[in-house]
Amino acid sequence: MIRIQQLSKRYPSQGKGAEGMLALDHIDLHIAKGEIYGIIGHSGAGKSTLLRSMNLLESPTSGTVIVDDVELTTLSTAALQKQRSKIGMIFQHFNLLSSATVYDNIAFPLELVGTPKQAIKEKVDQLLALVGLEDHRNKYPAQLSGGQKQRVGIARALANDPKVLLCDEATSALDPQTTNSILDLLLKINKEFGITIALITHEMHVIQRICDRVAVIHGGRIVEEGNVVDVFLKPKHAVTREFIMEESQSDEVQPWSAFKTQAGEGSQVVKINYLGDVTYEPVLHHVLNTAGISFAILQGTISKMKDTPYGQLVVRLDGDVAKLNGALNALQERGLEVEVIA
Ligand SMILES: Nc1ncnc2c1ncn2[C@@H]1O[C@H](COP(=O)(O)OP(=O)(O)OP(=O)(O)O)[C@@H](O)[C@H]1O
Repeated sequence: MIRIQQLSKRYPSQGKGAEGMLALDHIDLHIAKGEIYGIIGHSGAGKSTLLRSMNLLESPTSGTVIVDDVELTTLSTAALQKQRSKIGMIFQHFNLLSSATVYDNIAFPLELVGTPKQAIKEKVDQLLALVGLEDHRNKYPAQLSGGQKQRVGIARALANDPKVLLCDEATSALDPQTTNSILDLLLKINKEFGITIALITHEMHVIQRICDRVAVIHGGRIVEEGNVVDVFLKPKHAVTREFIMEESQSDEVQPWSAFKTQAGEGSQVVKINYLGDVTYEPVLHHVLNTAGISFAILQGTISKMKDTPYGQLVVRLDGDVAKLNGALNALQERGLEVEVIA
C-alpha cells in the first residue's frame, strides 16, 4: 500500500555554504495493505520527516513515494491534492479548528470536496457514533478533553474514506489510560474498515499494543525492521534494546544479568521465552516435574503483543547436570525458547 524507495531528505541550512541537515538517508520501506505499521525512534531521528513524506507534506530530496500504486513524487499539484484525499492524518496536538464545533470540524473536509449537505450530515453522524462523541457534537474544542479532541481528529481524518491513516505521535499528549483508549479505537478502525495505518512514536508500548510490524529509525536510517513479536523478543540493534528496556523499566524489573549470582553448584539460571498459546500452558511445571528438577521463578512477565501472548521468565533450576540438560531440551521441544544466563 505504501512503498518508499531510496528516500532521502536534506533540509537546507540557514547559513551559506553549509551542507544542510540530512534527515532521511536512503530509506526503503514497504507497508502492506491493511497492516498497522509503527516507526519508532528518538527525538530528531527523522520520524516526522518520514511520515510527512508519505503524503508529500514534506517533499523528498530524492527517492520515490508510492501510495496505493500511485507514485506521488511525479504528480501535478492538482493530482496530488486528489490523491491526498485517500490519505488521512492525525496529529499530536490535534490541529482542530478552535472556532468550529465538533460537528463542523468533522464536516470540514467533506465541504472542501463539495459533498452535498445531507450526505455530510449522514457521514458526520456515522463518524460521531464511531468515535463515541454523539453527545458532544455542538461543543467547541476548548470544551473537550485531550482524548476527545483526538477522537474528533480521527473522525475528521476518516471523513473522506481514506485508504491510509498517518498518525503523527497521536497519543504523545495523552495520559496512559486515554492513550490506550485511542489506540484501541485505531485498532477498531483498522479491523472494521481495513485501513492501513502508519504511525510514529517514541513509546514502545504503542508499538506493542497495536502494531503488526515495526521499523526502528536512528540518524535518518532504518536500523531494524520486522514483525513486532520478533523485534521485541530478539532485538538486534542497540537503539531497539534501549526502547525495550525503557518500556520495562520499573524498580521491580532488573536486567537478566543481575540474576547470574543465583547460579551455583547444581543450579543454573535460565531465561525462558514463551510465545503464543503455550504461554498459558503449564509446560514448565510438567517438564521440570517429570525431569525431577525443582525450580524458583526469579522474575517474570506475561503479557501480550497485539493479539499474541508472550512471556519472559528468569528461572533458577536445581538438579544434577544430566537432568538439567534433559529438562532444557524438553522445554525447547515443547516450543519454549531457553537461554542459559549462568
Ligand atoms: N524544517 C526543518 N529545517 C531544518 N531541519 C529540520 C527541519 N525539520 C526537521 N529538521 C531536522 O531533521 C532531523 C529530523 O527531524 P524530525 O522532526 O523528522 O525528527 P523526529 O524523529 O520526528 O523528532 P521528534 O520526535 O523530536 O519530533 C532533526 O535533526 C531536525 O532538527
